[in-house]
Amino acid sequence: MDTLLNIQAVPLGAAIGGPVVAVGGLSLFFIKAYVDDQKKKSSSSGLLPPPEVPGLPIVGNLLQLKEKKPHKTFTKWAETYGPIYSIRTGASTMVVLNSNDVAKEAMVTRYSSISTRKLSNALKILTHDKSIVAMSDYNEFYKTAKRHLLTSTLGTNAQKRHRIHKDTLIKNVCEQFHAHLESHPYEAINFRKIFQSELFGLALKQAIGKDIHESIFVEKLGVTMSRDEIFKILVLDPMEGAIDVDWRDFFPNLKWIPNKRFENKIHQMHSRRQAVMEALIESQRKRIASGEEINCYLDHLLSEANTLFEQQILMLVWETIIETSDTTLISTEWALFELSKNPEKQDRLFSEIQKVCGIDKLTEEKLCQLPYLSAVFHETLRKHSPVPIVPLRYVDEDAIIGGYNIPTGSEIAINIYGCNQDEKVWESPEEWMPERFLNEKNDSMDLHKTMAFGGGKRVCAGALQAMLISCIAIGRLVQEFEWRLKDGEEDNVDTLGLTTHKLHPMLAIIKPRN
Ligand code: HEM
Repeated sequence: MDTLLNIQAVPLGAAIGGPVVAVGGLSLFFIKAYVDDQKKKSSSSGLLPPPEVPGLPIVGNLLQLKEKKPHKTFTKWAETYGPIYSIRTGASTMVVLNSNDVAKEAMVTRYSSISTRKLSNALKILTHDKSIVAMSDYNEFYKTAKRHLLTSTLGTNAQKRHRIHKDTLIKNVCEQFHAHLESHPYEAINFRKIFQSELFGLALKQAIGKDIHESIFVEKLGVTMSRDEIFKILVLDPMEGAIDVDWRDFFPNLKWIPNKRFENKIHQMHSRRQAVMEALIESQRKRIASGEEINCYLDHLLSEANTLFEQQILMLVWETIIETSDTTLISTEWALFELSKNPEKQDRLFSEIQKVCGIDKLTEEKLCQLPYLSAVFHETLRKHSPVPIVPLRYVDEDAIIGGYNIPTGSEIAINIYGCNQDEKVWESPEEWMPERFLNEKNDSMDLHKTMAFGGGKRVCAGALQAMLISCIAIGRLVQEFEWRLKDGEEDNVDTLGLTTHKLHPMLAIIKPRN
């Protein structure tokens, strides 16, 4: 998730400028709230609060976070203030964790004190008030939904049942690459365009049983929609909406002031997503009524999840579609980018695959014999952590993290990117060096060599699926083609959005291997 993970303090500068002026008359109120808050902090447990990053009155540190990559700013601040510090985002205090030790302490040892999600206004609407696994609090809904998700879709046995979809994905991707070479042998290929569409197909098959091959009539909107339009409504728009800033997120006491532009945009996204999901589910209900059952999440939920409401089922099915379609693309694209940029590492991977597979095509069974492939995957997750910041959580009761007192009501941001860039843990962290994962202690099937999938009770539920799809795709594409970046592509390393999408899709020149 992965896909809907949000930090509220994301792209703020411009968004906050207006409100600051508007709330001038209320500044005394905020200063009083701030002073009260400081008093509360120092009174509990005798321990000190974490160091504070100095900010401005009222807005706190919001203006320092305006460059839209809070994970990078947080990592920089850690150099001065240490692995744990606090900042102020408008009216709230946010504690930022930047090292493996304090992050693990929060995710594992102190989980029970910080298990409530803090959602932005956009995410509240887009998740139908926490009606998806990744954004729910730790409650009965969460436990029921997660059990269904693992049993039917993401657990080890479920992944074996869905194996055919992964095999089809990689076969289709390779065929399209070969077709590209035949028609345009010297032209760069846009990996993302092909892979993203196939990944969406896999997501649909796992979620509702079928890919979309023809346009679909969406009754509630009264229009017929193409597969591309549906992809936009189910995946791209909510990803964009999830980072939309409502300045009232930072000043909850002012929520009575309307923000119509924001509300209309997010509500429209929500209702279009709702209409499309209803149309997709309705057509699958007809399939089920005609006697055709398919091993997929929707069929499982409709027959087994008696305690869930229809709207909850709709949201859960949508959740797997968006989560499957996003982060796995990011890790695979960055891995191929790095391999294309580093020919000697690409050669090393190719030799390993040749040694293990010979002339056979690489398959899932062979993954445990390919430590260098596993190292490529984990090093990519480390350097380009697809979910750079874990979705915010609240501290429900006073907690101690890293030896500091963290008072009730604080928000916690776990900076995964920062943990994976920590110089005390990783030598030359800015370098992409799969070799760092090659030593006897490293089990090539261990999914948690870095903090990329989070940890503890809320560790990523899709880690196995992400690893299987990404490793097979990287391995097969290097087994069948030699990769190099199109001239001028090397410096295209900027990212975009909530997750760390490459801003510019990778363009590579590929050559078939003999
Ligand atoms: C490389 C790919 C991926 C990365 C790096 C990733 C990362 C993460 C992270 C950091 C979390 C948050 C953990 C927390 O809140 O403490 C998470 C949660 C989650 N992810 Fe992933 N994810 C990936 C792929 C996937 C895929 C393919 C799916 C499946 C459909 C998925 C489903 C989920 C779910 C359901 C949760 C919530 C788990 C819970 O709260 O119990 N993820 N992921």
